[in-house]
Amino acid sequence: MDALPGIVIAGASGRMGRMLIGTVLASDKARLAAAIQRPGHDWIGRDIGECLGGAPVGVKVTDDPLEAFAKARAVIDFTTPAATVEFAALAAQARLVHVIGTTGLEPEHLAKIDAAARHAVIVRAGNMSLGVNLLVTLTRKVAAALDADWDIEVIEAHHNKKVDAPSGTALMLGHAAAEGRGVDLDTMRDSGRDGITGARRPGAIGFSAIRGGDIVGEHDVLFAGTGERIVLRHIATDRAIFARGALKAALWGQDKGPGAYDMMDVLGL
Ligand SMILES: NC(=O)C1=CN([C@@H]2O[C@H](COP(=O)(O)OP(=O)(O)OC[C@H]3O[C@@H](n4cnc5c(N)ncnc54)[C@H](O)[C@@H]3O)[C@@H](O)[C@H]2O)C=CC1
Ligand SMILES: O=C(O)C1=N[C@H](C(=O)O)C[C@H](O)C1
Repeated sequence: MDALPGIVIAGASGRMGRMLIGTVLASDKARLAAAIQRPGHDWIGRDIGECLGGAPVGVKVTDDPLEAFAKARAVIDFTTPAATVEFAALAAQARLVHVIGTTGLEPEHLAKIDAAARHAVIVRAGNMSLGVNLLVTLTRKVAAALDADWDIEVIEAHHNKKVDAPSGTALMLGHAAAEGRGVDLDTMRDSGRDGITGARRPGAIGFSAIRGGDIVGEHDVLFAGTGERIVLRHIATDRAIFARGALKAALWGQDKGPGAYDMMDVLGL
């Protein structure tokens, strides 16, 4: 095996996939072992460097995860819930570190991912950036410091191609707020107000989602009190922040035992 750990990028043609390919190719700590795209995609069989408009890099895009995983030590996966569940089982069989950035995962997907984590390292986070993970810790602290009569709202904005809401990041922030306040998010969550909703439910944690243009990702946590407001904000302007975090997680996981980890573990927060 090569000295540098081989990394597979799943969903290579996606917004994040393209960014991840560039990040791994530019790294002196990892090598690109394979690039996976869904069956039927017109990049299959072509060199990934050429697909991205550059020079060939000697890695052909494949739709066969088993073939790809045999050559690697980690897979970085920003795809869809269905693909991620399939990759979790295969990566666990191959004992690869599986870094999951995919959002919109439902409880049935999470149960399968947890089962796979009994056999291999899985690092999963709705946001891989340092800034958002710091914001999560700040949100927990602020929520713990304030009385329950401060209303908490999570407001997020993303590009017009995003398919899930609230965003994975918004849910991370909502969970942190709920944890800080000592309540259960599933009980207190309030999303998608429309029509005659009645007054705000005391103690609710609200979510609002904006979709438009090419917004990379923006998140506010609003604490609204009587006569004052606190706003904690993160603005992503470049997807490189997520790709850097994902590669860091893939390398961090190399010497860890099987289990389900997140970016807080990777960043030591
Ligand atoms: N955790 C984080 O830091 C971040 C998470 N995300 C999440 O990552 C996911 C992907 O986001 P984007 O790149 O914007 O979406 P995208 O739609 O541009 O890319 C997804 C890619 O996955 C491919 N794909 C689907 N099924 C596949 C399969 N079975 N095998 C191989 N490839 C397959 C698609 O063809 C597409 O190329 C979303 O869930 C998004 O919310 C996005 C940015 C940061
Ligand atoms: O789909 C995206 O683009 C993003 N998804 C993640 C999320 O759902 O929070 C992370 C980031 O905000 C970009």
